[in-house]
Amino acid sequence: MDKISASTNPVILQSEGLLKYILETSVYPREAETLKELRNATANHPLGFMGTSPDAGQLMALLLKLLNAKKTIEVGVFTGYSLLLTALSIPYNGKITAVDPDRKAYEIGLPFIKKAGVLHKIDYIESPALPVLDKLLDDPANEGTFDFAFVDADKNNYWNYHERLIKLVKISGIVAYDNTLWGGTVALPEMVVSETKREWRRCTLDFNEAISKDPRMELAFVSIGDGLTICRRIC
Ligand SMILES: C[S@@+](CC[C@H](N)C(=O)[O-])C[C@H]1O[C@@H](n2cnc3c(N)ncnc32)[C@H](O)[C@@H]1O
Ligand SMILES: O=c1cc(-c2ccc(O)cc2)oc2c(O)c(O)ccc12
Repeated sequence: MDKISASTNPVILQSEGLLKYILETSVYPREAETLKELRNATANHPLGFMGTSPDAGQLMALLLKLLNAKKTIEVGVFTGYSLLLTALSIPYNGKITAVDPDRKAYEIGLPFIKKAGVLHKIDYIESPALPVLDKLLDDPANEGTFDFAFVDADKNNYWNYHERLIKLVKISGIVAYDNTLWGGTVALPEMVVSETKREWRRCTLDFNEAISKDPRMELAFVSIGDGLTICRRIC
């Protein structure tokens, strides 16, 4: 029986029952077995709440297939839930550049990635993402070549990632940002937000405002999971 974990955030929906209904009706029954196993293997990790929520993951998988994405990049892998669902959603010859400094967390998910038969699609880079993105941009041949990018990492760098990813994704390509509702705190007065969440709430507010004014993208701010902002490069 699937359990609702803290990685799926009932704050956004304001109803644990509604989230449970969505997950049990349409998400868990269609979730690949290896993804379910990876999610369960992550559940006991002290930071298990950080995994991408399965309902947001389902939307990402749909987007990847609608785009016919072949070349993608992921910033923030953790144990690999979003990485495995991406790998399962792109074709056999698709490629994912996956960047995260925490290789130990990646190794928790690795057996399930191998079991799913998709390891050959993944180029895992153990590193903070900014130097990796800058290195990619050192070669102009990489510009405009990615179909899809997913960012789920240090929230203070989202705008830095955006400035780089907008050059790396092709026109009509997608960049999706996780946690743009930051547990619902973006709509709360700062004084009622716990100290631990305040700094990244401020980063998220700044990012949300900046991206909403970016003329290079169309976007949808989707209240799924912890908030998913989906941007499509238009020029
Ligand atoms: C929320 S977790 C990612 C969850 C993942 N998408 C999933 O589905 O399980 C955030 C990850 O960002 C990584 N991270 C933190 N700083 C980073 C950086 N500068 N560059 C890349 N990844 C970073 C952390 O190591 C952590 O694994
Ligand atoms: O509570 C968190 C914290 C993070 C987080 C912490 C440190 C980093 O360098 C990156 C990310 O990410 C989270 C997340 O993605 C989520 O969905 C829920 C909670 C948190």
